[in-house]
This record gives sequence, C-alpha cells and structure tokens, in this order.
Amino acid sequence: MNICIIGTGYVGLVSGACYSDIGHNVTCIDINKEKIESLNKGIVPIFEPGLEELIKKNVKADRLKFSIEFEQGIQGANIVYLIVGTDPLSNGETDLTYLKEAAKSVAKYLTDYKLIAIKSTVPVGTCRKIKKLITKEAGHSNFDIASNPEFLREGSAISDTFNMERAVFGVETDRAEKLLRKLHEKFKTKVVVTNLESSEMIKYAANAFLATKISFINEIANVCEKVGADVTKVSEGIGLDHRISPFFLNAGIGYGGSCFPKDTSSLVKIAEEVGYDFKIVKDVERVNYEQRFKVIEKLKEAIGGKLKGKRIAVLGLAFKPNTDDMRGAPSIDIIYKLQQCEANIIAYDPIASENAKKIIPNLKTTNSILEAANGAHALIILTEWPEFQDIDLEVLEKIMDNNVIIDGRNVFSISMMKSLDFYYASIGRETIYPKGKKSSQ
Ligand SMILES: NC(=O)C1=CN([C@@H]2O[C@H](COP(=O)(O)OP(=O)(O)OC[C@H]3O[C@@H](n4cnc5c(N)ncnc54)[C@H](O)[C@@H]3O)[C@@H](O)[C@H]2O)C=CC1
Ligand SMILES: O=C(O)[C@H]1O[C@H](OP(=O)(O)OP(=O)(O)OC[C@H]2O[C@@H](n3ccc(=O)[nH]c3=O)[C@H](O)[C@@H]2O)[C@H](O)[C@@H](O)[C@@H]1O
Repeated sequence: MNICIIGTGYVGLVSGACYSDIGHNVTCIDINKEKIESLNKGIVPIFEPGLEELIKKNVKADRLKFSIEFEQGIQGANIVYLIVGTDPLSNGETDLTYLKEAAKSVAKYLTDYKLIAIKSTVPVGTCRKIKKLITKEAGHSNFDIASNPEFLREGSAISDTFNMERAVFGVETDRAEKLLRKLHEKFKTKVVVTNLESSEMIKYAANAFLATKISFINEIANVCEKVGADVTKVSEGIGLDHRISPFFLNAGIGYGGSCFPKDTSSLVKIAEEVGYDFKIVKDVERVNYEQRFKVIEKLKEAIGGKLKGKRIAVLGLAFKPNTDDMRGAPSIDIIYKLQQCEANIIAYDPIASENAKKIIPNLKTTNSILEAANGAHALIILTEWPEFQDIDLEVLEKIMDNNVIIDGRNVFSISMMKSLDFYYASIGRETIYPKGKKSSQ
C-alpha cells in the first residue's frame, strides 16, 4: 500500500520506518525543513534503539522517503496519517493547531478517495471535528476518517510496533476498516474495531490507567517506608496476580515524558467539559508531582539539611532509559529545586545531556559517572539507565567526598548495599546507614 505520514516526529518516524519495513511504500512529510534535510542525508534526529538502521535499510530499498512536499506524499497514497504534536495549552486543554494545519494541507490535495487516519493522541470528538474541517476545505467528502491511536513507548518503540499487542481502529465505514486491516496484516495483532469516540477514549484510558498504577505503587512505597515494608517485594507479591500484572509497578520518582503528564491532564479536561470531575486522575497527577521531590527530602536528611555549596552528582536526566527525550522529565523540577538550594550540581546522562542543557539553564554535565561522582557529597539517581547497575560502588566509595546515594529508581538491591559502606536511601525501602552509624543518625 502507499502510505503518507504527515508529521515526522517520534511516532511518525517510527511508524513510517516500520510500515515500510513490512513492505508498504511510505512518504514521511514534515514542515520542519531541517529535519527532512537531515533525514535525507541519513541523519536521524532522535535517539531510538534500532531506528537508524531500519530507516537506512528501507530508504535503500526505496520504500521510505522524506519530503516537505505535501502534494508528493498525498497524491497516490491509500492512507494519509496525521501524526503531529498535540501538546497541552496552559489551561490543560489540547492544542489542536498543528493537527488543524496538517488537516488543511491534506484537504488541499484531496483529489480522489483516501482514508485519513489520526494517530496523534486527541481529545474525544476531535476526529469528527477534523472530518468537518477537511470536508469544508476540500469542498467534498470523498474520504473516510479514522482514529488509530498509538501505544508505542519511547526507548522500545520499534519492537513495540512490530509486536503490538493490539491495534485500535475507530472507523465509520467498512472501507476504512478494510484499509487499516490490510495495512496492519503483517503485524498479526489483535484488532479492536469501534467508533471514533471509543477509539479516542481508549488511548486516554490506557495512559491514565498506567499512570494510575505508577502513582498507586508510589503511594504504597511511601507507606512501606514508614511501616518497615519493602515496595519491591510488595510489587513482586501483587504483580504475580495476573489481574494486577507485574508491569508499571516500579516505585520511584514518578512518571514523566511527553505523554502521561499531558494525557492525564487532557482527560481531566475532557471530563470537565462534560461536567464530570475525574477525581482519581487528578489525584494521580498530584501524587506524581509530589513524588519527584522525595529525593530532595531524602538528600537533605542524609546530609544534614543544607545543600548550599554541596557538590551533588546527578545520574540520569532523561525521563526514562534508552531515550534522549527530556520532555516532562522529573529531573527538570528536581534540578531546579537543587539549584534554588544553591547546590553545586554535576550531572551525567549517557545521551540526554545536550537536550537537558537546552531546558535547564546553567546545568553542568560530564561525560562519565566517575567524573560526576568525584568529590561529590552525594549522588542521586533519577533514571535507571542499565549502565548505572554496573557502577563499581567500591570505586565510588573511594572517590566521593561523602558516601551518600539517594536512589530515585531503586537501581541497587538492598542486600548489596548492606555489604558496602554507604548511606543509601531509595524509594519505599529501608534506609541503609554507613557502618558504625545507627539509624536515624
Ligand atoms: N512520543 C510518543 O512516545 C508517543 C506520542 N503519541 C502521540 O503522537 C503524536 C505525535 O507525537 P510525537 O511524535 O512525539 O511528536 P513530535 O513533536 O516528536 O513530532 C511531531 C512532528 O509533527 C511536525 N508537524 C507539526 N505540524 C505539522 C504540519 N502542519 N504538517 C506536517 N508536519 C507537522 C513537527 O514538525 C514534528 O516533527 C502526539 O499526539 C502524541 O501524543 C502517541 C504515542 C506515543
Ligand atoms: O502515549 C504515549 O506517548 C506513550 O506513553 C507511554 O510511553 P512512554 O511515555 O514512552 O514511556 P513509559 O515506559 O510508559 O514510561 C513513562 C514514565 O513512567 C515511568 N515509569 C514507568 C513504569 C513504572 O513502573 N514506573 C515508572 O515510574 C517512567 O520512568 C517514565 O518516566 C506509554 O507506556 C505508551 O503505551 C504510550 O504510547
């Protein structure tokens, strides 16, 4: 099939590469000229494991193209995907400016029947609004509209796409359903076919539910700390019940990213607009926001209150491992707070440092864990990059000024930390004190 993707960001690029890899001809369009120029030079603007190779392979096979020419991509396409950003406005509503602009561009070149599928995450009712807009702009309605939300995660986006657990098709006609089924045939996935509104709602409900699991386990963790329980064991113990499942039960500094924060606030807004107060999701957001500052409380407790002038090594900046994406990363608020306390911060992230510096003014970063830890009064872990698990803690003991680790992602096991000589505080687990020092200092 011929597929045109409007919006070559995280999702558009990954979807385009994956659709082309299963044999479709894909043209990815974007208004960002620089981005398209780099892609045409073989430079991939984001870090996503396996993406560069996949793009290279399919460009070489002539199945994947990048362009700023809408006409070139739209004409001849069976399906046109809209995958532009849908960021929140300051009042929590979703900004549909990019989506409307993209829809108008499609309408301009809509000369024969096409399926226009919306993959952007959009408030319930948006597909219908976009249908009206395109009809008005094109002057006809020789097209179908569909909602086909995306469930990939950054950092594992390609395998999530190839092994998708389900595809959701919000459609109004058999023709639209058939086209989407044909496109997804090779993914051999379960398909949920529904109306436009249910499909749009599935996306919000999925993200809000996952966010709820995270805030739930974080609240359990906060209680665990006070009653002598260990949240990692509690997660294991409840996760073995298939009705609960072990996933998204890792306690820590809470969720970040470009989606959970925006989609939870958008769901609250969607409910508000129809007169419903979505209490659970509001609390999920509040719990999540407060959770990130737990590491600062723990840090202050560990080093006796004042952070002014203290050298603090921060390990991990990205909102999760395997990505350089800093959008909504909890590290941003945590570092701002440390800066306000006049701590001397030195951060290390395997790949997100450059993006972090664009967002966090005056952030000093290093190229290695040891450089960050050298002479530090304390080290705090904000992202569970796999390489942090392999840190030689005996070397850290020697080079740090004060052996304090505040682990915001529960990277190290309690039993291992007990064999060393650190003050080690994590989330929802007992605090380990350096040898010779008693608890509650
Ligand atoms: N990032 C993620 O992991 C996921 C994102 N989503 C949703 O997918 C949508 C896209 O998200 P991302 O790919 O992360 O956004 P992004 O910001 O990385 O990419 C959006 C792209 O659209 C382009 N664009 C904006 N207006 C345009 C127009 N009129 N015509 C052509 N291109 C235009 C931008 O230049 C940009 O390259 C959002 O609605 C998001 O909520 C859904 C699932 C996962
Ligand atoms: O709509 C979206 O954009 C996407 O949002 C999330 O994907 P993503 O934000 O890329 O990453 P996740 O793996 O879900 O992690 C989100 C945040 O939750 C945190 N998290 C995750 C799991 C957990 O147990 N605990 C926890 O704190 C992560 O550290 C991260 O900050 C969803 O998992 C995807 O299904 C969805 O498509």
